[in-house]
Amino acid sequence: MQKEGIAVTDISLVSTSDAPGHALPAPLLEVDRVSLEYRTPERVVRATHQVSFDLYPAERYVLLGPSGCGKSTLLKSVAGFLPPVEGEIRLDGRVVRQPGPDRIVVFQEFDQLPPWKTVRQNVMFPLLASGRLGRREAGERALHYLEKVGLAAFAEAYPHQLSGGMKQRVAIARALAMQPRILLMDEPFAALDALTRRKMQEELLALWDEVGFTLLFVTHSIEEALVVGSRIALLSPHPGRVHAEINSHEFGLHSTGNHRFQATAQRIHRLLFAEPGQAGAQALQERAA
Ligand SMILES: Nc1ncnc2c1ncn2[C@@H]1O[C@H](COP(=O)(O)OP(=O)(O)OP(=O)(O)O)[C@@H](O)[C@H]1O
Repeated sequence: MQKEGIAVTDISLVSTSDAPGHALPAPLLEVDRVSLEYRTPERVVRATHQVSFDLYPAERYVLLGPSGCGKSTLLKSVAGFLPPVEGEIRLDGRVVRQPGPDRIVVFQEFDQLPPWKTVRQNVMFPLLASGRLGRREAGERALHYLEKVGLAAFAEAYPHQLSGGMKQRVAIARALAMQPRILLMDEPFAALDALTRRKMQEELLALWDEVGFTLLFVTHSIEEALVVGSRIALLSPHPGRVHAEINSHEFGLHSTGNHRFQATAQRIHRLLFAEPGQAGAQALQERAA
């Protein structure tokens, strides 16, 4: 795991032996000292500063941090929509320079689905547009993934006939149908009510168990990060830097009420909201305790 030259104050919270497989495989994704900026005519906004992390096959890696710390911007850059001003993003060792079918993003908004296409046509669309599959195979694959998200019965429905949660399931089916190297999710459940959000987290984990995809997931919910993630990067506020990494593979929906879960959530809260410079001391104190 490359950590040189980045602002990681609490890296000992991570044990590399907890990454999948004890002998580490090559990282699938390397985010290597990446700084990202937006340039407007008036000013330059630095969204992230020298962020580094590695993502291994079949991991569920979460970017967690307060609003404005650059989580979505990082995801956009991994997706290939925003080139770094500094550093490099590599997928399978090759520098990411543009969007590609190997990285598919699921967004928060419910309007990701063209409303004039049926559910099945929506899932088929990227398969056809990218030339991956012919019409018949694309139709079959679409149905296969709609079954996986429990929506086969709605294949011929239109998006306006679906609830918010169902639309997100279609967006997930559409992304998985492309069989990307990495599924990128930007607060995909944030606009859902609490019960549906929980259900969707459960379904996402069940799908991961079944399909075994690699996930990069953005959230500002500590609880969601612990439930969904196997590893979590804590980003400090504006511009975002990696503040700490936390192993969270032991937690799932079953553990939200237990003591270790609550204690870890509190520790993350303290690390996220400590004054600049205090986080390192905080981590040291916690290790000593
Ligand atoms: N198109 C843009 N032009 C200029 N600045 C931008 C643009 N998009 C985002 N920013 C700025 O970049 C910084 C990071 O934004 P980003 O949306 O990545 O944060 P975030 O952590 O995803 O926040 P949230 O949790 O609120 O979605 C913020 O300061 C934001 O104002």
